Amino acid sequence: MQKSVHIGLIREEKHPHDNRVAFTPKQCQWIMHHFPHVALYAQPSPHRCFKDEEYAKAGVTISQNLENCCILLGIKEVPPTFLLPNKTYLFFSHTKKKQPHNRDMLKAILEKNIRLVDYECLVHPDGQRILGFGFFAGVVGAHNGLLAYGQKTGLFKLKPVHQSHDFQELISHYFGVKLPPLKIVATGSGRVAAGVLEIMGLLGIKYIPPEEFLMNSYNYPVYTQLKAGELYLRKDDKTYSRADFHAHPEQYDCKFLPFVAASDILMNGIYWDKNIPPLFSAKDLQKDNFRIQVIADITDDTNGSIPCNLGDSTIDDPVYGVDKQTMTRTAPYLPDTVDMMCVSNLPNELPRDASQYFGDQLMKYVFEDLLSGNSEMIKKATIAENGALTSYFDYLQDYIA
Ligand SMILES: NC(=O)c1ccc[n+]([C@@H]2O[C@H](COP(=O)([O-])OP(=O)(O)OC[C@H]3O[C@@H](n4cnc5c(N)ncnc54)[C@H](O)[C@@H]3O)[C@@H](O)[C@H]2O)c1
Repeated sequence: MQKSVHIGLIREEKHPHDNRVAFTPKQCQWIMHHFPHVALYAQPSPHRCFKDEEYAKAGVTISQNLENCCILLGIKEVPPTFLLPNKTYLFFSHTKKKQPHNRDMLKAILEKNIRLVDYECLVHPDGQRILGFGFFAGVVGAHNGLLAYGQKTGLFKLKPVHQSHDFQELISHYFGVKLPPLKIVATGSGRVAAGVLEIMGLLGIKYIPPEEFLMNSYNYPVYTQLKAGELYLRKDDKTYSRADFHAHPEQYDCKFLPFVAASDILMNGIYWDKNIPPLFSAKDLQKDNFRIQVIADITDDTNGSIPCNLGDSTIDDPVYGVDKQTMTRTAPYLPDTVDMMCVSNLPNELPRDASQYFGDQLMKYVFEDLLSGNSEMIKKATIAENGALTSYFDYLQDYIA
């Protein structure tokens, strides 16, 4: 007889409340069917994108008290007062870069003898992250970029994504949408870029290779995609190697500039850190040939790869203008603005689908390792255990001291 395992889906307590969840009701049902020794519980929540009744209908026990669960699954950081001692927790802790606002939480985790496994640290053997919400960030970001361009030009209208119940309903609104000739440049090749390309496909926007995109005009909507290898070249020998770029990004030049004069919309999904050159400069923005009217900065680093990202916008008010001459924030859609979509929580606009996608990856690549109790992958993502930091996260000692 296998020992029974009780797993709880916690209510998100961080403000503003996140509406996503680690497993959907259907996924919970599937798990309990295929792993009869596993029982799933959910704390009731008014904020979650799936109703308590949907979980109850799927056979999940709704319970305020999760004391009987050994594993607790959340999404965002858990405020210290809500942490239950002696449990295994999985969520995005945002502690591995010593984020100051989560220090007290990590201290509480150690004091309460909690095992913390951080989703962000779960990686495949080649180092690629297993879990993330990037795909639906790309989907929503691309839609929002087009919506903003339609508003700016008055040429077409799209509904905000969060007015659709789910992705399926969003797609149904695309029937009959006719886009004018426009040129979109998308950057990146990760999950975000995959989501952007999904929207390009659904709206029938045609892919054009970068060199042709730069030279030609088209009387139908087109896009091109620039991966890191097409964007960055080594200053000395004009080559690109992924490993070398990741190790020495400051040795590379960015080749994006010609695209500012050939594109109407930029959808930015490229990874960025402070040593990687930006796509263009504030000076380039002032030039007459700067054609881009809307930037969906899905990567969304303030003053990061996009110098006119002047801070986050919100799901309710997703677009602001930036005056191209003064680089100041204005109302959107003015004649001399570039209009910026810089929402940092895009997947929350499609939480049911984003949760399902996340739960699928969690189920496929993590769940059995979690149950096994002896997995290298889980060990490497375990930040705290037995009241101490694990050897992989020893470097956080001064952060919690
Ligand atoms: N706005 C939002 O709501 C939202 C949501 C999710 C992700 N994001 C952001 O979008 C960006 C892309 O996310 P993603 O999910 O596509 O990521 P991903 O992990 O799927 O892909 C990232 C890409 O960046 C490359 N990369 C990874 N580490 C690198 C390094 N050190 N130097 C250079 N390149 C590196 C990888 O090779 C990969 O091609 C990230 O900055 C992420 O934080 C934003």
